[in-house]
Amino acid sequence: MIDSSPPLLHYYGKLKRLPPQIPTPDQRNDLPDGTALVEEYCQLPLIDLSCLSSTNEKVRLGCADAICRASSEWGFFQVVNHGISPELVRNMRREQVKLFQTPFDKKVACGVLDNSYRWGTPTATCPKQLSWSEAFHIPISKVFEQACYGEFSSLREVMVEFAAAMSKLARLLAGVLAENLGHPRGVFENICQESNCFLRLNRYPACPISSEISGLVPHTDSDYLTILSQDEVGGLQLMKDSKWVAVKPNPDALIVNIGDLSQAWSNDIYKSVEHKVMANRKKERYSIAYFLCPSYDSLIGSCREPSIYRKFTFGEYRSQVQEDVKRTGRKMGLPRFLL
Ligand SMILES: C=C1C[C@]23C[C@@]1(O)CC[C@H]2[C@@]12CC[C@H](O)[C@@](C)(C(=O)O1)[C@H]2[C@@H]3C(=O)O
Ligand SMILES: O=C(O)CCC(=O)C(=O)O
Ligand SMILES: [Fe+2]
Repeated sequence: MIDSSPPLLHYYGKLKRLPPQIPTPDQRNDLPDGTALVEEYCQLPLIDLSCLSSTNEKVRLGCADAICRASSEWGFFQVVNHGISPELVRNMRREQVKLFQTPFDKKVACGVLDNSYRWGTPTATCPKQLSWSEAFHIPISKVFEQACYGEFSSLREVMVEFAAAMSKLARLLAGVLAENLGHPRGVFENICQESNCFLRLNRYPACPISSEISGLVPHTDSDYLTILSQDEVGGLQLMKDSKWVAVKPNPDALIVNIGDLSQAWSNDIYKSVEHKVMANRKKERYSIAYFLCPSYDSLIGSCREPSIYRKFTFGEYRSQVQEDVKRTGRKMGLPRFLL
């Protein structure tokens, strides 16, 4: 069996054994299926999006209100009846699995999908910065280009359809959030052109070493809004009232989370909340995230005065994040831009 998994203990450019403080197998307290035993599953707000198109105005307004309240109180919510067919999700997952099963050396070298392959955390300066995962972080502007797919010709059709469906949903939700703040629903149509957005395919290999290792280290998303499709394995946790709470997978739901740019633009009315993925000892996990992003020269202002943050462009924000990650090993994000 050719190993398609990356050697995820990339540490200062060479393989290193994790230091002893990572719990040994008998210190683990995870469930038989390898899922880490979590303190609690959170009851993430679950919103039926079909209500947004109800003929009953009270139902429509109630749904919009639930979206905005969850975006303020949780920074996260789940949506059902979102319009993305289970068949499309299944087809996208099938293609995603095929893609990641490519031998590791080939994923690194072949440059498929705009050379967007990433694995582990090359900038890690300590074990807690290790992300036991691999990803393709694909610009939507490249999703339509046949040349980006190489031998993965069947992936293109599904990816184009999936990205379009996620884009439509992201814009619908962003419009509701904008309208709630007194802006026209279409404001994000102009700010977040399709070509500026990203699709991130994630794979989290089973991690037999420990269930204490992060599949993806704690972070907030550097965008306006993220829509996440996850499989049934679980492992996503979000910060709520200063505690990590686990998100129970729901096959009918997509997860929506507010990004840093929405928090800045809404002057902290909407919250970009820290989240992470815990690795599973026995099972691999797949997820796909759609990031609603503006162009790099787009100025992120505040919809309310006095503004909490200084004005910055998305390009400035991304550069600051990458500089912080390179220098300190972790993303700082919005606190860097406080007035
Ligand atoms: C939205 C994103 C921010 C992030 C890249 C990503 O597309 C998804 C994961 C995020 C993360 C988490 C760990 C690190 O802090 C980080 C630098 C990374 O490599 O992946 C951030 C990325 C970022 O903020 O640029
Ligand atoms: O895989 C997940 O559940 C979360 C992924 C994530 O946070 C991201 O890609 O930004
Ligand atoms: Fe994220």
